[in-house]
Amino acid sequence: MKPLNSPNPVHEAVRAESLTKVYGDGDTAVKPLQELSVSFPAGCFTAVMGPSGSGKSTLMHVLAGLDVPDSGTITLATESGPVSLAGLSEKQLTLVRRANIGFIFQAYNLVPAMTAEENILLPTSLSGGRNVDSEFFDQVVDRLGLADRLGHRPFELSGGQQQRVAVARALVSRPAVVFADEPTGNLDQTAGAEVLDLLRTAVDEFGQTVIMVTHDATAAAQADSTVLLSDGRVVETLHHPSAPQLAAAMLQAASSGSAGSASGHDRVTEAGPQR
Ligand SMILES: Nc1ncnc2c1ncn2[C@@H]1O[C@H](COP(=O)(O)OP(=O)(O)OP(=O)(O)O)[C@@H](O)[C@H]1O
Repeated sequence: MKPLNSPNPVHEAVRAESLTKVYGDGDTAVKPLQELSVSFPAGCFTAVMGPSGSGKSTLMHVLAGLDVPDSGTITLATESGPVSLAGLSEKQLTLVRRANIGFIFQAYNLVPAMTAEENILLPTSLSGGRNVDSEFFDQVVDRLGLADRLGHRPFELSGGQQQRVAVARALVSRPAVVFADEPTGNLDQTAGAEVLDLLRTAVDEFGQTVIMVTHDATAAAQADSTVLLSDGRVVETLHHPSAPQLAAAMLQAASSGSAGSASGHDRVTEAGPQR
């Protein structure tokens, strides 16, 4: 894992430049990422929104080193300096991910044979058991209402409880960057609010960077900024938008499609501090 020679601006946690991803070829080719460039500031909560199929999940997987772009670069700020994911071997990438990244998957991705507690502690046990802060573990588990479910295996948990186990798993080792793909999608309003609250706390109290895909404008309004995707590109970045402003921006992105991103430059909207 070799730090880049070019200095990365201090306050950037993740930077992507000209990312392209293509599935298939010819007439059936799908391009979920089209020369997409984006930067996520460190210690901030950023939401990613966009119409279905606009490339949100693909972007998250590629940024987290779980999938590889066809072209473009991703730079991750680590304790030892900025690291370009493209320059890493599979083994180095795994180590960088374990040390720096937490991921909350849309489909939970829990290990069926393991209890909730074992699932939550899996990333830390894979790294040799380091960074297990039992007080923080208890705090996260309590906040997510999982204290009496720790001995259960995933099939004994509801979908919402499984999602909360996945959230706890991503947070307990306190990675610098947490990617969350629709973390509240399967939760009721109360459980969803707890998860958002915990992600907000991760940013405000623990200085982590959270990048969250959501379809829910109210959830996105909890974030500091929202990056809006359309057709595999960033079309707008809204700072401190309200839920109605986000809902309106989403409608516009859905109706304008690729026309909104034709210039290749995204708009930046400062919508004021209301949430
Ligand atoms: N492994 C794959 N093979 C082929 N096509 C894929 C694959 N993964 C994603 N796609 C396609 O890439 C496009 C973007 O998918 P992606 O899941 O990134 O979108 P999304 O914005 O997250 O959508 P949603 O909001 O519906 O979850 C879609 O057209 C999808 O069908």
